[in-house]
Amino acid sequence: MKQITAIIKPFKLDEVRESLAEVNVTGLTVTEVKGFGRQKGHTELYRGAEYVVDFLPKVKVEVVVDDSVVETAVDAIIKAARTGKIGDGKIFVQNIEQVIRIRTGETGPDAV
Ligand SMILES: Nc1ncnc2c1ncn2[C@@H]1O[C@H](COP(=O)(O)OP(=O)(O)OP(=O)(O)O)[C@@H](O)[C@H]1O
Repeated sequence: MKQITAIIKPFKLDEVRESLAEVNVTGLTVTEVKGFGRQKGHTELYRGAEYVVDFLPKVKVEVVVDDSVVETAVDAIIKAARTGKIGDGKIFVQNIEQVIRIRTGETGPDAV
């Protein structure tokens, strides 16, 4: 199993959620975060206002999936989150040791 962490533009959240649902991702976690990438000194538009790149509001989407689904899920996120402008975000993929579904006691890929 892998955890896909995507840092995206906040206004892209709905599209990313829909795009992941289309490839049968059944759960995800969303957190409002702030951050910056490589484009320091450039400006980025956020809700019509131009920010000098400092800490910009972003949304972090975390989704844990079976290894066989990683590529499809990553593609779905990219398709939905990409504008082609700076600050589109980044995707990190990490190994997940174990998943336990609390209600049923299922573990591993059955639990995601
Ligand atoms: N190396 C990193 N480690 C942790 N978080 C990062 C890293 N790079 C980017 N992020 C997070 O991802 C967000 C979006 O990154 P951003 O798209 O600005 O990266 P970039 O490298 O500048 O890409 P771009 O060329 O598209 O602007 C940042 O605001 C930050 O929260």
